[in-house]
Amino acid sequence: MSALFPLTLRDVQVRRKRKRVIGPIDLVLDPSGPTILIGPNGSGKTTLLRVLHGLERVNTGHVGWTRNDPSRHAFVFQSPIVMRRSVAENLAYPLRLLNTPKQEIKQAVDDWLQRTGLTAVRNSPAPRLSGGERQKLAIARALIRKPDVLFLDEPCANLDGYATREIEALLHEAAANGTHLIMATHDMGQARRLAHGLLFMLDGKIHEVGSAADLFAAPSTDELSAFLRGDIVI
Ligand SMILES: Nc1ncnc2c1ncn2[C@@H]1O[C@H](COP(=O)(O)OP(=O)(O)OP(=O)(O)O)[C@@H](O)[C@H]1O
Repeated sequence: MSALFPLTLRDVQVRRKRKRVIGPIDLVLDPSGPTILIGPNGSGKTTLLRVLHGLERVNTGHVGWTRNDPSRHAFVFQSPIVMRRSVAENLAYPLRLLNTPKQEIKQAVDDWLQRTGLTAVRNSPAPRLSGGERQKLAIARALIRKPDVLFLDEPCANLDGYATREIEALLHEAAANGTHLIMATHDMGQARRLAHGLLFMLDGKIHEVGSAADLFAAPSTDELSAFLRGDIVI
């Protein structure tokens, strides 16, 4: 168990232009596997991820990591952000920032190019990659510095089944290597494949939280049952 957890949220609220976006949220998160956020559009998943990563300011309440070290977090967005440099340069960049020795950078870059199947395009400008390749690059660039926590916001939205499967393989491997994944998805198949813990958000609040095995087998609220059936829940 990483020393960053448990993560405790007390009475967390975010308001924008007087509108309550999320909250109040009280939560203690001490994951032993990937935590997946599910919920309808606008229920607050992205905002909660941004709050946990420190990208979003809270209006009230407190977010308490057991050890607060944002440099050990990474975030992957729905639309992958890549630099206008080669694929290999994108991978090397975060390690250069950490003053990693050149030889180690080269080894890590070669390793991640191979793991992501991007070796053949190592010298191509990253913006020219396909959507799936770009997302794999964004995930590899986040994982290359071995973060303790990786937040992902719908990383496979707009990707086909093949690209999704490749990305899930990278995520399974990262989780097995000790990175805590906290990820929002609309894809219930993906949630079932990846989740160890499940957070169901509704109207800015955490409506249900528990082990994925328990909640998928026996949701305790009508709203989660309906959501898992594919009914419209607002
Ligand atoms: N900066 C902002 N200003 C005003 N309202 C905002 C802002 N950011 C988010 N919201 C609103 O907060 C609510 C929660 O949005 P959020 O993007 O967190 O939900 P979500 O569950 O991630 O949605 P989706 O599944 O569609 O991505 C929405 O009603 C959204 O319109």
